[in-house]
Amino acid sequence: MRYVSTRGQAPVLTFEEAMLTGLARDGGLYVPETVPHMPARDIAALAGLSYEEAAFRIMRPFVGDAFTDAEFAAIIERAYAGFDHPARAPLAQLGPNHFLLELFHGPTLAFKDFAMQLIGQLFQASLERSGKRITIVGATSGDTGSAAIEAFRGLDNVDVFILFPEGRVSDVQRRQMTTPSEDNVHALALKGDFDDCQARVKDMFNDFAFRDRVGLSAVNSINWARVLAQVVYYFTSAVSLGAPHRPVRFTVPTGNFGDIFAGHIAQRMGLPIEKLVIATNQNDILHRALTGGAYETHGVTPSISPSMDIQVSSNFERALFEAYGRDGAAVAQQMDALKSQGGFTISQGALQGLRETYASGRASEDETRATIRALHATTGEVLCPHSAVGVKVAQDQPDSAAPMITLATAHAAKFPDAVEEATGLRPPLPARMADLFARSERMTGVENDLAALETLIEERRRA
Ligand SMILES: Cc1ncc(COP(=O)(O)O)c(C=O)c1O
Ligand SMILES: N[C@@H](CCOP(=O)(O)O)C(=O)O
Repeated sequence: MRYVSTRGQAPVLTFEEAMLTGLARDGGLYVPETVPHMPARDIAALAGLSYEEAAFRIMRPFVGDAFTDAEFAAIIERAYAGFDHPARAPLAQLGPNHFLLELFHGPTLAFKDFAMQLIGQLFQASLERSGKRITIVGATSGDTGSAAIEAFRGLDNVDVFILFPEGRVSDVQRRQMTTPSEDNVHALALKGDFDDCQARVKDMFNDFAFRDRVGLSAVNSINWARVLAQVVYYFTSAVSLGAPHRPVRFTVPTGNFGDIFAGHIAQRMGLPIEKLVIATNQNDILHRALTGGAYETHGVTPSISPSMDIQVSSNFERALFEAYGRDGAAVAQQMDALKSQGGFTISQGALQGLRETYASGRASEDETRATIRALHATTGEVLCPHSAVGVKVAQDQPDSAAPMITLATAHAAKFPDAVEEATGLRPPLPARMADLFARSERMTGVENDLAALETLIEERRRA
């Protein structure tokens, strides 16, 4: 299995190389050269397997010979051992044809744990073999950062630096990042928004001298392995509702587009997905792009679903690469326009292709609160604001016989203020993190300045 860049100019890599490399050296994102097909009988055979067994069968073809079967199976077992729910990703029923895929039973209470716990294990296995050291620099709007810190804290051969937008993550999210005491972990509060954090991380990858000096690696969905891990729960949930004999639909609360792109990969592998619905909050660039054809950044507006406060949606580049028939030069041109002019127009052909796969919708702040309130009153389910954006957009979709599965991407307890405002109920943290607000915090305030950030990272990382 080989991996190519969405901009067509970077070296072709193996799975392990792509995982450790992060951003391609032409600024693009790695994707598999071909997507392996899973025949209907193999999809049907996933029914009744444990999450770990299904994960092995679904991901194995992407990994090539990087790990033996036994190594890869053991990595998967370790990755999901710390989840609170035996099913890992259970389904709850919200209505006659509407289901909620609960992705918040991992160690940091968000869907990011599914991928981060896996890549934590993959990185460790690979680094133990090579004896290399790496420096991870990640950008977060709240959940990726805590999941990454949880997966990599205390490792001797890894230093982790997480940039988060100062004052724009919830108190729980911030404390999950600032309370770990291990000296390989650094939480950096940046004066700016998530787009600034992500742009600085990509700038660091494009500074080859810095990148090579510190052994830079990515844990954002820049990293293909992050996307791959998220393909699994599309299969497990769809199969439990009758796939491959019955098609399904998914609505995905979307920001950086990694999660929903994983759904597209599942579809390309052969899972019968009728539609993938992009659900956005008021930062609705993806909804505007899909409905109007213009991808234009308007600046990030803080919302009650802060993890989706994103305008430069990194993985949309992977979707464009597919929509443009894998034309790396066309993608590079659009990404240059995004950087220099703040936007671009999607060609009619590409837009049509995107609309065949994706639909979209937007939920306002009031609609999000009303959805949390209504769902709690009618079903007892307490949604986080991101999941509520998904449920609202799913409810707005045209009728179909195919069941709708909405992804619940975080636990309500990560956003207690928004949930309390909507329901009057303050969701408690699980017992294992009940003392989160008693722990002392450690973070560094930083300017949105590439040179200053690189200096800080070089000074703090353990050589
Ligand atoms: C809770 C939550 N929901 C939804 C999203 C959006 O996911 P993606 O960036 O993969 O589109 C994020 C962040 O990425 C998140 O943290
Ligand atoms: N919402 C994310 C943003 C980063 O997304 P990623 O999938 O690229 O890591 C977060 O919580 O940080």
